[in-house]
Amino acid sequence: MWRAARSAASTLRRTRRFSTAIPAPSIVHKRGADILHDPWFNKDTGFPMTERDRLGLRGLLPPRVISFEQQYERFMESFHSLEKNTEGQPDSVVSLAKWRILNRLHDRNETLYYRVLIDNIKDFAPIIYTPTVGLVCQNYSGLFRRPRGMYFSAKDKGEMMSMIFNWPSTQVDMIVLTDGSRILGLGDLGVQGIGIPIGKLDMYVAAAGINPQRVLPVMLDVGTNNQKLLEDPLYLGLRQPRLEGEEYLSIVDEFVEAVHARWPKAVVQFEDFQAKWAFETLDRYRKKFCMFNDDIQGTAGVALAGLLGTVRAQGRPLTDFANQKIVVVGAGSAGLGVLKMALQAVSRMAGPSADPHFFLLDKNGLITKHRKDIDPAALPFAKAHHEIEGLGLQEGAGLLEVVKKVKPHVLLGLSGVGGIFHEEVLRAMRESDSVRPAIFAMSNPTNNAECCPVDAFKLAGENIVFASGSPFENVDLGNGTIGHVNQANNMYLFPGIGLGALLSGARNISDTMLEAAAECLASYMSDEEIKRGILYPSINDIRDITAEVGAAVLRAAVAEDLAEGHGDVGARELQHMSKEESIEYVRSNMWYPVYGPLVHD
Ligand SMILES: NC(=O)c1ccc[n+]([C@@H]2O[C@H](COP(=O)([O-])OP(=O)(O)OC[C@H]3O[C@@H](n4cnc5c(N)ncnc54)[C@H](O)[C@@H]3O)[C@@H](O)[C@H]2O)c1
Ligand SMILES: O=C(O)C[C@H](O)C(=O)O
Ligand SMILES: [Mg+2]
Repeated sequence: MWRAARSAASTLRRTRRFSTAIPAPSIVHKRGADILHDPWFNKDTGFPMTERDRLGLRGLLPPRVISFEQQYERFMESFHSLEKNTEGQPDSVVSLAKWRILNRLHDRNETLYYRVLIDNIKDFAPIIYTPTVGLVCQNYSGLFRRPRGMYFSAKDKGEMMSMIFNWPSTQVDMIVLTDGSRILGLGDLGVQGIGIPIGKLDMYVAAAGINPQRVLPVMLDVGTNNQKLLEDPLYLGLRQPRLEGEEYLSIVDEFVEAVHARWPKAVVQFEDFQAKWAFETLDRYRKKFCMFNDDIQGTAGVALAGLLGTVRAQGRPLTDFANQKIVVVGAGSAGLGVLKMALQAVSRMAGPSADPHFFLLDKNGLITKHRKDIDPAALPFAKAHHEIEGLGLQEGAGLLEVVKKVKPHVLLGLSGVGGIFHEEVLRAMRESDSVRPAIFAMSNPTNNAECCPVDAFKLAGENIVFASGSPFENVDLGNGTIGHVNQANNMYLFPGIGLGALLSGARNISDTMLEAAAECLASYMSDEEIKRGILYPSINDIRDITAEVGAAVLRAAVAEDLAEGHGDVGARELQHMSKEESIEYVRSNMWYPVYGPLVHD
């Protein structure tokens, strides 16, 4: 016992000593204006006199040195006055103005930017991430001032191996990659979709403490099928229809090879690819290197954690999940990802012969085995005739009919169609067989949500559990009661999945690692919170939940023998970490924004 404790303590000391967190730079090779124009080193008016003297900054700045705290206050004051000055203006104008002020800070002073982001994550996530990031993508060509990330286009075929060395950082840990073909629920936005990898990586820095010098947002521009963009003279992407088939895959292959030639251990997150390429690329690469598809796998884990929470909210044991009737609207990358993971969970609980009560609809209604040209990925969830004849349902049945006849415990939308849970559908949820029906309107951004929470609580009943993909305010139900709005967004998992994979040095990201992430999120909430309909932690706690998820993913990688270690911490040391030590190891590797000294004493 004593020996075990002592060995655990010494492992912890070793992990602390071998912490691979990169401290703020202690030396800089640049001088003068080059430092001021480098957002990583820039401290604006915060450079102390010694640094001004020794780095050739004297005379390039006003004489007074302003502290980090004062700079912070000054930025927040400007932000609040912008809020005041834009009061009453249309939401899109206000949101873009807020995005611009944050983006300017991002371009100028990364340390201050990430500190204000981390400290004000609840207010700023909706600007740099969903939903405003969607608006930014829609307007990207007009908003463009400075590039961020890398752009590989179909015209770069044969050049990518050398292009990758144009990226200035020597080390890259996290890459978020899109081809812009399905940006949130906004469709094909071509090169303008780069806003999504940028926003996701901002969340990586804020939530997972990934060092911002080691992230790389990437756009693979293979053309666009968005006619409006093709005709827009200001459009910044390739003006050609999207590549298809082998031509398309050869571009992705070339990029992936180039990345791994330079940074073999970088984790790659595929994001917002249209369903066919989302599934195909996941299949193609997931056993070959450390990658995952956030829309399929990250979303699935967040949804599963929420669904398990709804079982607890009904006062039922978790194993009752196998009996829940779940209607999923949307059979794309996200909807199918959720059902696949839910099926695995049911099989774990009730054995492989379990018969889950899932109903899947797409734009042509209820999917049954009679569907012509059925997507093979949807087949395991397609209903057989005998399963639905008793309910009076058939192939292609509409949403309202399905809800009325099935009386589901959960209605979950990942269709990208705003308002599809209309009044009658929501009213029909009153007849649900659950004492606490759940409505998940997970599509993004805000206007694409299947319904808004005010309507859901009003029409489906005040006892529901509600979640949406984009943020909404809680609903005041009167008499001091609050209808809690959960944000069922993959942001609760992807930072921890990426961080855990990175710090374990996982060869690839297995289903077990993803299940560990989902289970960790599911068990994070207390019974008392769950009873109040609160399924996910506050976004203010996102660093904490990400550390836990990251450690759970790391431990799963170790248990499966996929962990090769990271930096100075080898596979053997990872194997000897207790749960607490793994959490401490993950935490101690999170980057935190402070001004580091730029010259030696
Ligand atoms: N909350 C989250 O974390 C999260 C994660 C991933 C995706 N999403 C959102 O989910 C939505 C879908 O994403 P995806 O990647 O699955 O897209 P997708 O294009 O792959 O799939 C969309 C699916 O919706 C179906 N659909 C379209 N119109 C419909 C209708 N009227 N009725 C029923 N089904 C209909 C389509 O047939 C298709 O099966 C997007 O809005 C996206 O923003 C949210
Ligand atoms: O980006 C988000 O907010 C979640 C998700 O990845 C989506 O595609 O909608
Ligand atoms: Mg996405």
